Amino acid sequence: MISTRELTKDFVVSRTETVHAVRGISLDVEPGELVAVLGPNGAGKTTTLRMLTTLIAPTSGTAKVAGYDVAAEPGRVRRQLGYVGQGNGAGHSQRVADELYGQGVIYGLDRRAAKRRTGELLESLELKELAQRKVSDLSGGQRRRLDVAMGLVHAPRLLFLDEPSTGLDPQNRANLWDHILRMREQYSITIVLTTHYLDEADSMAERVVVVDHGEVIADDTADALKADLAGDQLLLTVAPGNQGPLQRLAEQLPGAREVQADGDRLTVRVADGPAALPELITAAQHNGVPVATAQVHRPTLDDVFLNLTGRSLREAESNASSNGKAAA
Ligand SMILES: Nc1ncnc2c1ncn2[C@@H]1O[C@H](COP(=O)(O)OP(=O)(O)OP(=O)(O)O)[C@@H](O)[C@H]1O
Repeated sequence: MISTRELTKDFVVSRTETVHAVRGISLDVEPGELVAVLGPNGAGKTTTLRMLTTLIAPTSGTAKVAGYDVAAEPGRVRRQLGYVGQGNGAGHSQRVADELYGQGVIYGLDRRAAKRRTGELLESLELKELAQRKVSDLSGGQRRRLDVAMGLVHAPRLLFLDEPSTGLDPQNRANLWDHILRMREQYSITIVLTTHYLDEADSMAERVVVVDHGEVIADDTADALKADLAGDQLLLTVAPGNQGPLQRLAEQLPGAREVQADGDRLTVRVADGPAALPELITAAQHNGVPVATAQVHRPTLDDVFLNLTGRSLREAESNASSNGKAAA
């Protein structure tokens, strides 16, 4: 459904500054896949989506979407896809049903087809009750559902969603996801989305593509990415003066790696955390080492990112958001 080779985008900002937003991304997405593109602010996610949706031209490399080349046949590509950008696409003063209908007509549906499709999507995305409301009166979650409907009005085979759930509260996020997954079942669409939410990428997508500094640094199922880290982390705290003895005991655990003591904290990576933790605590008791707290930390996608880049995605995110978002 999507095939890119060495896809690259440079933005020439001034005579002395060029931003290498996307640096040679090669990616294949099969029909029916649900792929999450994950990465910190400024990683190149939106730029990649904008090239795939023909909104901007690649600097070099190639991309085929639904069988058509984005540079040579942008019109054909556009007809095959729906794109829900970060901002709200819908106009403010229009009514919900009119907005959807109008979008259908813009995409070349005849009046009857546009009306039928509008009815169908209002129903599927639970917008029927809101059909006569002005778009500006919708809540954030309702508005995002309308955005998804707008992206689907011309029955595309492929849907791109740029951070669909950013800014929604957990309940609205879950609700939007229910709808996205239902749309996918109902219309057998391929979905590529970007997200900042690690848990979302982890639980919803079958495949996670991790992007950093314009490059794909990992591409696999969330489970496989986490399994590559090979193991769980034990995190224990001890009373002052006991970290040395506990460290020695931790080092004796079968397959123990990355044993690190920091103040009263000790961390160690083991293959099977739930089995190793009682073993370590028993050894500590036998040796008179008082353990204050103990937990098993199973790998998350943040650990995967940390392992790949040496930075935590959460930290990268919070730094970026406190500095303001990168221009898109
Ligand atoms: N039109 C533009 N002109 C100049 N630089 C740009 C332009 N669009 C994007 N960039 C830069 O390209 C880089 C990649 O931006 P992009 O928006 O693709 O990142 P992103 O991963 O989608 O980030 P976010 O999560 O904030 O949306 C950033 O450094 C950004 O500032």
